[in-house]
Amino acid sequence: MKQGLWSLKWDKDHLILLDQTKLPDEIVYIDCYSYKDVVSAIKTLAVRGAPAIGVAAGYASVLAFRECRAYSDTGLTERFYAALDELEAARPTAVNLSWAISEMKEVYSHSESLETAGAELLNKAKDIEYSDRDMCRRIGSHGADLFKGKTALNILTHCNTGALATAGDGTAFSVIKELNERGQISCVYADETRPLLQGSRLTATELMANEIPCCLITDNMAAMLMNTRHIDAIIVGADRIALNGDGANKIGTYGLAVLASYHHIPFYLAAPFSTFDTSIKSGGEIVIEERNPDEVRTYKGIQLAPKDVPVFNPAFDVTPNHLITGIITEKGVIVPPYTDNIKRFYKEEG
Ligand SMILES: CSC[C@@H](O)[C@@H](O)C(=O)COP(=O)(O)O
Repeated sequence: MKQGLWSLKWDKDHLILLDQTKLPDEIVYIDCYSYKDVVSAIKTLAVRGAPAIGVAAGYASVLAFRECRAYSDTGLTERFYAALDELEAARPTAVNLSWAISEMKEVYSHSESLETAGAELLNKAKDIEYSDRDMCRRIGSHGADLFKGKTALNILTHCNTGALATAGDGTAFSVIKELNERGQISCVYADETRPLLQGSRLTATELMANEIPCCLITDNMAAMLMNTRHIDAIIVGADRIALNGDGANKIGTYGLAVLASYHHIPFYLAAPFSTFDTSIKSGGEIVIEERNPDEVRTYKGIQLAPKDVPVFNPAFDVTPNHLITGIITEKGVIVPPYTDNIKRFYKEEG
């Protein structure tokens, strides 16, 4: 098990999730014995962050198989696949969810027998978790290499991309952590990330826990920050990256990219290949999740706006490829022209 903060853990026969909606005030764990517990945890954002959702979906598939099998072997495949469809529909934007489910389907469809399928599915779920950890480590190292020879770096990040969003040290956060370990960080600025405050509740907690020098800002301070203090780079995660390099990430990311371009600040996405969706040519094809308006009108039961005021609450936005300096992956950093270079990475690296 990972030391320090962790998002999820398989324990013999069930999945334990850290309920991230309660952070930083309370540490509460959710014991998931049914795949439906995981569906609900994904919907409420108890487990969140594209890679962590993918890993949770792997283990939820194991639970679904066991539940379907306990019911009857007759019609098992239909019921199992219906459960997987329900899991996949829990959140639409992060492709890691459907990626993990298709990996699990692949294992099930090639399993030797119903007797062995359960163990094979569990092995695959563990494999997804362990390789996510390894990918985080490699993203950290490739990302940090971009800043060789530079010291006293000021980095701005958005949302949460750390241990809470993955099975390892994170994506963008892993780069930040590695840079700090190399002694190159002066300050990491974290956007609070309205409306659900993943930046202030989660990233600030992770930065402090890792003793990384940091400073929290509200989202509307980013432009002023870039104008008045030296920012070396903006590094954020991603939920789905199209073949042309357009990337969906937490709402507010596109705004940061526009500001970065105006202020001539390098803007990087950091994500594993499980976040790429090469079936779509551009970001225009990415389905953007719209969430409950009360997430904007209220916070923890406190009314912040008139009860019935109309609200627009997209959870993500898409940053066009021309605003992205590079995409930091576990296989290296991809730079423009993205379509050609992403295809090349797939071909060369397998
Ligand atoms: C390594 S996490 C990358 C993204 O998933 C992250 O930046 C993000 O947008 C998370 O959104 P969330 O709605 O909290 O799941």
